[in-house]
Amino acid sequence: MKVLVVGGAGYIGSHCVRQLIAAGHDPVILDNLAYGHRKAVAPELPFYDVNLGDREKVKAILEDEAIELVMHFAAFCYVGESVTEPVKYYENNVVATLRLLEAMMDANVTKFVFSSTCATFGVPDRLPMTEDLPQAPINPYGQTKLDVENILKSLSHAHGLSFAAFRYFNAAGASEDGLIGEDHDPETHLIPLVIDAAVGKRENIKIFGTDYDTPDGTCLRDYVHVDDLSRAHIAAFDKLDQPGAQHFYNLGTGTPNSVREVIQAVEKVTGKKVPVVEAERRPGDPPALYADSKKAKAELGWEVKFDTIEKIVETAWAWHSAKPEGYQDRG
Ligand SMILES: NC(=O)c1ccc[n+]([C@@H]2O[C@H](COP(=O)([O-])OP(=O)(O)OC[C@H]3O[C@@H](n4cnc5c(N)ncnc54)[C@H](O)[C@@H]3O)[C@@H](O)[C@H]2O)c1
Ligand SMILES: O=c1ccn([C@@H]2O[C@H](COP(=O)(O)OP(=O)(O)O[C@H]3O[C@H](CO)[C@@H](O)[C@H](O)[C@H]3O)[C@@H](O)[C@H]2O)c(=O)[nH]1
Repeated sequence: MKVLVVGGAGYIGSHCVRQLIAAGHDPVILDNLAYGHRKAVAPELPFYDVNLGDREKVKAILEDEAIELVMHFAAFCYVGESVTEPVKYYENNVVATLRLLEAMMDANVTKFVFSSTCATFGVPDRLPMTEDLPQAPINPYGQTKLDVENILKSLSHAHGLSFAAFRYFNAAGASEDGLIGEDHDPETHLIPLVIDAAVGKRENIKIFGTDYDTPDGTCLRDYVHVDDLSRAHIAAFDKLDQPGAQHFYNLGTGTPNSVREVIQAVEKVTGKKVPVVEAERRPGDPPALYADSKKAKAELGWEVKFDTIEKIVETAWAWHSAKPEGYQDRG
């Protein structure tokens, strides 16, 4: 299928681009490089440096490239910044997405795959987290993703849009060959930060909270490999043939790991000691978030290949070892 990958130069999108090619699809990339990297995408692939909120330009790309399906990975993703600068988040994550969806309707493209997040659930009242839990985000970032989920339902009903929305838990890891990986600036995600502390690029890793009601007192999260996430997306394409189809899936391994366990995994994989500082809780962190992904397994035949934190960290370490300074393509 000819697929427009919006946000395809970003962390998860660039991994999905490679998985699309491996599965025999034909990706076209749209990314304004606000955070992404041109070098994360093979130079020979069609690449449009365009804002996804530019309805006219996006419509022209959809028509010129004869796009059949749009995958939407682009968003601003810093939870803390979404609290202090909510307008920026609603503007880019919701308003621009509406323009993208309008461009799709203009061009008669009706299939859509969306990157949502477990942050749409807020603090869950049940674990592991199934799709039917109440959604009550506790920050504007999570709210913007829930807003888009609701917009998708309305467009599906009114205009026959077929979509799958995936609520990722903690995307992690890198391509197995070490060629692409996570390179955010600033980086806030735990695994790359712990690796930086292991190699001495950071003085230490701060553990945000050691007094949670969890087995070792630190937060539990569900780290899921980017290539596993990407494969679930591609497996959903067949579900979008029916006009107006609506699908929601929670994507995680189902196995929670604590912050301390992540640090231990990095020490084991790298063979280096990680300097640790025990710090205050980070505001807005729920104690435990992990997925029940039975629905994705049953309906999409989704299998997690990277089923331990060590396997995930090994790939992040391979990427770090190959490119210690990341893509080095910032202006
Ligand atoms: N990383 C995670 O753990 C995680 C968890 C849950 C959900 N998600 C969601 O997955 C998606 C991808 O996350 P990521 O970690 O790859 O983020 P990322 O920042 O690495 O990638 C996002 C890409 O979108 C591009 N972009 C942003 N706004 C744009 C615009 N207006 N026009 C064109 N391009 C634009 C950026 O340049 C970047 O390349 C996001 O929607 C995020 O909310 C991520
Ligand atoms: O220096 C650090 C960084 C993180 N943590 C902890 O590590 C865990 C994971 O944190 P992080 O990697 O920042 O991910 P989350 O805050 O869980 O958020 C990610 O995962 C969410 C889904 O769970 C997505 O919605 C977000 O976009 C994505 O950033 C949390 O308990 C943090 O408190 C630390 O202890 N020290």
